[in-house]
Amino acid sequence: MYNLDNIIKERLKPEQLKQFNKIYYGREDHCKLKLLESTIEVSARNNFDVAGYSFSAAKEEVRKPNILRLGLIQHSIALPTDSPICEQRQAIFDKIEKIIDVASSENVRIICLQEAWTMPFFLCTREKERWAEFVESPSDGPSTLFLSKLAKKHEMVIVSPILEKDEDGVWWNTAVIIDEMGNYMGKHRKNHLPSVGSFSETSYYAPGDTGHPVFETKYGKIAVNICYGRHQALNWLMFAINGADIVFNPSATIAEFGETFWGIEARNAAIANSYFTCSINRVGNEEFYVQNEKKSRTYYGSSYVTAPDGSRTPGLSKDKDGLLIVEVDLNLCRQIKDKWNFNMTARLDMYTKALAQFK
Ligand SMILES: NC(=O)NCCC(=O)O
Repeated sequence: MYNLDNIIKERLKPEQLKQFNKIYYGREDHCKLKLLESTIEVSARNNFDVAGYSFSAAKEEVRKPNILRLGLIQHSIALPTDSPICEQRQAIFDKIEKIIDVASSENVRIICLQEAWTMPFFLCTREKERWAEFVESPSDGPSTLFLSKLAKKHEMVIVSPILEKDEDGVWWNTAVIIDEMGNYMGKHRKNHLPSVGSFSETSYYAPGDTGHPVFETKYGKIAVNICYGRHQALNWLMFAINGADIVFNPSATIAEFGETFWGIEARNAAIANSYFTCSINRVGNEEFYVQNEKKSRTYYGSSYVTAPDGSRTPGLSKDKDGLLIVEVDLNLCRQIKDKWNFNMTARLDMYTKALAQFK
């Protein structure tokens, strides 16, 4: 499938490529990580891509470097959407386990999956009952139990975006945070629900009521801005105000809806808020039959990471399962704020007053 990164690389001469990379990606060199032989072998055998990049920060005298590896997973569904629910879910679990094992061998400490990762993104069907068994408890549902074991085994923090059913039977679009000991740490519920074209989620679940939590994990302060929330600048801002150094944006989006926005919004948020943003989108074609009518959607992957200085990694592919590994030095967040005087010039007091008067 058409991939901008590859087209550019193939067509430009080395000197031109450097100039292009500097302007487009924010740096001449992508700073690729050297991956283990076993990573290359296991990923080829299991048909997923792995790419690794690093972002460094300036050396400081007082603070030690705060270096950490992040993992982003994009994947397709594993079985047709009319297969039994438990089989569909198990087939996805099986492939995710292999990807998380590889991430662990590459020393990834925090990993995030895509929006509603355990299931096809059935929301375009406008059916609810048929899919209800995919919706689960965030603290002890099947996906949390499955990932808790992996989190503990690999001492990894895992961000697991699922569809939640609460004690009253209400559905939510929720990201579950599992700590490095395998414990349920907390959750964030999607704040902004799309109501655009075939993305009509308001009839499925309620708009989030968890605000903008930041989770102080062993490895870093993280937050989750779920999919459509990336179009709302204030949603991003609140995670910064609450102290996030890394914000994940697990998504499910198709070319017809803002593929042109994809490389811009999370990147802009990283610059505006001096944190790392991690954008994840599912891949593959999903087909549903609703009263004999075929509904189909193709997701374009292209997951990527942006640093607070605005430089970004190339994207993963548009059509293949993949693991993106990114080594970051979290010291860069404060360094960028200091360099640009962003805290002093933010004028939050002015906006607070204006927003308080807004009706
Ligand atoms: N899942 C989701 O919120 N999709 C909406 C479409 C988009 O914002 O790209």
